[in-house]
Amino acid sequence: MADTDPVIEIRDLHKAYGALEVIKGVDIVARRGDVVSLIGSSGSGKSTILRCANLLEDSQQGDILFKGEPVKWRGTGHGRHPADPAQVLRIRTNLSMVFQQFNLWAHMTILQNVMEAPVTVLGRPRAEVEKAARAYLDKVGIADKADAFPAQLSGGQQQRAAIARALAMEPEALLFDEPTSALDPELEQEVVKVIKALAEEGRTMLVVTHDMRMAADISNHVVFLHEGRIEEQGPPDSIFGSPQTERLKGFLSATLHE
Ligand SMILES: Nc1ncnc2c1ncn2[C@@H]1O[C@H](COP(=O)(O)OP(=O)(O)OP(=O)(O)O)[C@@H](O)[C@H]1O
Repeated sequence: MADTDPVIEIRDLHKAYGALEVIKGVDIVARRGDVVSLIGSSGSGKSTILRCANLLEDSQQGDILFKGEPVKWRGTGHGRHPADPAQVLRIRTNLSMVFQQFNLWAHMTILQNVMEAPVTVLGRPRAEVEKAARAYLDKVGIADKADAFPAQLSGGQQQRAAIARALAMEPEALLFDEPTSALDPELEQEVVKVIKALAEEGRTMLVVTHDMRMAADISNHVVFLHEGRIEEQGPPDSIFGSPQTERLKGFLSATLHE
């Protein structure tokens, strides 16, 4: 695959919850190595776009393509669902998600958390998965926590474990849904550091965040959403350095003064 080939393409996406239209025709492309951040006010639709991209949520209109392969749908409108379970599994396992609330399994050790999906979903050999899992825990700086349970870790360590778990799927791209929002400021930085290192490695990522500094640091493209539409987008220098629309200017000054 050439460097510029798209990993994720979202084309004219529309999504409604009942009568409430929350995504109103959004196009986003993440090519290999792109870090695309989604910013915008609460309720603008950022998380919904991520969940539609990896098919955790249905959408009513528009296309979603993974490495050029369009999602196959059956039905239309609110009756539209992915048609091919094997394709859904392929896309979900290749677009690994990291959630705001970590979502680790409380009854499993950190190592078991990281190993679970590669063994049970992908059917990879346990010994091989364990070796890789320990390497990912080392990469995120918590190799010494392998045998601990989630409740014994700080929020920042739990989120780093969740990142190791996402990496263990060896996905084509990582999707981050407000990965630092649940953390105290001092723990936030340790997670930002890990995400930044992943960006520098050239990983493809879609990142929903309220952290404008992180978005400016890690992204090569920033999308500003307002009420389910893209209001402005561009490289971080332009978005943060010379915003064009009044809405983005207002959003940035409100965020800076929070
Ligand atoms: N399961 C749901 N049922 C009904 N409405 C929903 C559901 N999930 C989200 N919404 C609505 O969809 C809109 C977009 O929500 P979304 O969570 O995508 O926004 P967001 O930009 O990620 O916000 P935040 O920054 O607060 O997480 C909001 O109006 C929200 O209330």
